[in-house]
Amino acid sequence: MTGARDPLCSADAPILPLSLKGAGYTVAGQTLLQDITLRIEAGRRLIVMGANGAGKSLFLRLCHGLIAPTAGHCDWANGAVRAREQAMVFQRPVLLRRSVAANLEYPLTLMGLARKTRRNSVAQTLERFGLSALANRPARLLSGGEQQRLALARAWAMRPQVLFLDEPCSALDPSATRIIEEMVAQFSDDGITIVMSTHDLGQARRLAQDVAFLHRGRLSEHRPAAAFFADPIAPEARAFLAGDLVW
Ligand SMILES: Nc1ncnc2c1ncn2[C@@H]1O[C@H](COP(=O)(O)OP(=O)(O)OP(=O)(O)O)[C@@H](O)[C@H]1O
Repeated sequence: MTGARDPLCSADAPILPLSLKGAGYTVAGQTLLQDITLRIEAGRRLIVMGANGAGKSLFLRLCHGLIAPTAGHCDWANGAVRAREQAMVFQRPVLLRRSVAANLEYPLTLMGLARKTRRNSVAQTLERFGLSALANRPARLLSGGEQQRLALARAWAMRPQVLFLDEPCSALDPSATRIIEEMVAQFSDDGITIVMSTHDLGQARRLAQDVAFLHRGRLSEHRPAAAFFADPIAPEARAFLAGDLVW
């Protein structure tokens, strides 16, 4: 690179930290998230842990803005955030009934990028994530691991400031899981803040810089990963790490 401005690099104001203050979510009289207070800082890899049903997916949806808090607040640093500045990838990727390349190009079109810029970005993304040979395949016919790789690559192509990942490896075998973990680490190296849920302890240990541990819709702990894994404070976190906490 010779200093030419990358048209995809965001010149927008930083959207982080994201501050949750007493955030809760109640639906049909059931309180599913309660009194969550934490700050998600820029440039970190935050792993959201907890047993099945602890509220990890709801927490990510709340942060991403798919659901609104029914109590407390969930505020980005610069107020209103544009959609492309923070992306989310789900357990089962949502792909268009189009080719791999077209899936990558579509959100760039929505961003209003010129055709040449889009095509360059698609080629760069395909190359970077080993998808070039699959460029013309129908996305929905890819294997589960390939589909998830495409979903992550598509998110990366938009250069979000924050990427939310909801159990992205839950349906994948160990080798596909390893590829996704490598991609997540690369995203971090590119400066993208990662907020990712998993109930896979090994994966959490491999990826976490910080841990948020949820239990029954409440935040039990939010600490740097090394301290959390060495000496969890909350009894439920301790039990989870020992393999004793089922829910
Ligand atoms: N729209 C809803 N209405 C009622 N209950 C809901 C709704 N969405 C989620 N829940 C419940 O809220 C709880 C937390 O769900 P969530 O999907 O966030 O858990 P999770 O920690 O991601 O679990 P898992 O690891 O199994 O994916 C669960 O008991 C779930 O059944």
